[in-house]
Amino acid sequence: MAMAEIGFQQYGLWIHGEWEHPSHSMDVLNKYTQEKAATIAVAEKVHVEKAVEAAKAALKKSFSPYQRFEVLSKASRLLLEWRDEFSRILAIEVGKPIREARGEVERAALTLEISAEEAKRIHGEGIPVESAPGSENRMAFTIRVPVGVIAAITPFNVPLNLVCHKIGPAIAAGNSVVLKPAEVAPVSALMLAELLDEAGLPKGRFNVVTGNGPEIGDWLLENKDVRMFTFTGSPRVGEWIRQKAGIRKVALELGNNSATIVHNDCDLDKAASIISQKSFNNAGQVCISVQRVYVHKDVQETFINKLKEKTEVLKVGNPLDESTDIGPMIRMEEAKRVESWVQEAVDQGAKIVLGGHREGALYQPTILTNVNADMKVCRQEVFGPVVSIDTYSDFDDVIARVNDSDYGLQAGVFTNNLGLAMKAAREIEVGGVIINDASAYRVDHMPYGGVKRSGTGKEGPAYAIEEMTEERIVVFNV
Ligand SMILES: NC(=O)c1ccc[n+]([C@@H]2O[C@H](COP(=O)([O-])OP(=O)(O)OC[C@H]3O[C@@H](n4cnc5c(N)ncnc54)[C@H](O)[C@@H]3O)[C@@H](O)[C@H]2O)c1
Ligand SMILES: O=C[C@H](O)CS(=O)(=O)O
Repeated sequence: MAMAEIGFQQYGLWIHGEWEHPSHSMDVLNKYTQEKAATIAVAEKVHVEKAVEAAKAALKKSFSPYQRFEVLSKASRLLLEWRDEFSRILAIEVGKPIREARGEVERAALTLEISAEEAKRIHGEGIPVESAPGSENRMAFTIRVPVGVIAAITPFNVPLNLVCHKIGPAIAAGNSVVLKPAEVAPVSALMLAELLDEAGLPKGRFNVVTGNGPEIGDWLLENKDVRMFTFTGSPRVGEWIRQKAGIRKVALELGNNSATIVHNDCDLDKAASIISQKSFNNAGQVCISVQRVYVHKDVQETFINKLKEKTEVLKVGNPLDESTDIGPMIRMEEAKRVESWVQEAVDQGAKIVLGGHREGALYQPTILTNVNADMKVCRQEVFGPVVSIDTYSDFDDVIARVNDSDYGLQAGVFTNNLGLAMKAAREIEVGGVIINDASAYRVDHMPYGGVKRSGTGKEGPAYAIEEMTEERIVVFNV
């Protein structure tokens, strides 16, 4: 396939810079029409082994930091040139509204550009070993060396940018990658393989195997030539990878039931606008999507009315329509699951302020009040367009309630009180506290990753490069 022909079609496995076509395939659906949009290959064990071998062999050929910079920069430029094609594919295979899909492509190009820049900055430090008695004639410094072959496993919801967050830093740091993208939305990653090839990436540095997640996961985990696993997805699969990987490196970017506090001194209009967007982007299928809102009692009525006003105008429908704000969920069963969780919450006393309806895989943006912490819509990760609002009067108490979660990825706090903002920054147990914005704020060069069941390790190219390199000390006895 030449880049000029990209689009939906039959895809093979991308191994050593070539398409390989195994005997089995599976369909990728258009998430709005539920019609077949593309066909992908189902890898067998032999293909996964071949991909790892290709990745390992590629490490033996020189690929300097400056060459990595050039390839990743060119890939970033090419991605922007192909923005419309990639956006359309994301809208179809994920069901993400087209305007949001364009934003993802632009962010992915930026992630590659930042990774390119970081390729030139990888460095160690001088270590004053000569200060130890008996080491007067020695000198030492550290270097950072690539880990080797990295297996990257990625989720469906942001399938292009989250892949770039793995392969950008991995390539920048001199590693090779075998990627297993989500089987429900793999096409943008397969197209990216061709784009990187066109950008000049040496063969074998990036390989893509598609098919059954658990099977491919097992084969990668069994393969001792894989030196690191970088996984983004559900805590269930993340924990399983951590158990099976043994003493190899593992980076895990997992789920969250993100909280955002709305204090009585903040700009309520701004808070409601941001929360109405950041709860429902990508139909709420975003790991830092606002799921739990804690609003101060003094302003609850005004805030809830504003949030309702700003949310009821959101248009649910065909992701390819420029005016659509919320598309379908990834699968009908997921929309049905969300429907059942909302129904269960209502049975337990929650009140629906807005939404609560499903039509096929489309779920209306839904606002709940009268919730309690143990309802599934609060305690677990909804990963759907549902936000639950609870109230508080004491700031210490609300911090304790935000922290009463198995997760800890990011949290938002709307307040203009500097003291409370600093208290929140110190005491909320998450990887990122966002003041005067929602939990869902992210730019691609910031350190990003969670605590507790939200994972371990950081992404953001500079931070991922730390994870994807080993520190080696070099000591001279002179
Ligand atoms: N923290 C983050 O940065 C971040 C970003 C996006 C999504 N997520 C999380 O991802 C989840 C939703 O994504 P999903 O439904 O695609 O997640 P998922 O865990 O079902 O799947 C993720 C990937 O793992 C693969 N997989 C499934 N079983 C496997 C196994 N046994 N071994 C190896 N790989 C296996 C899948 O095929 C897919 O490629 C949510 O929990 C969300 O919060 C986290
Ligand atoms: O789903 C979680 C993503 O990491 C959020 S973002 O798309 O990177 O902002």
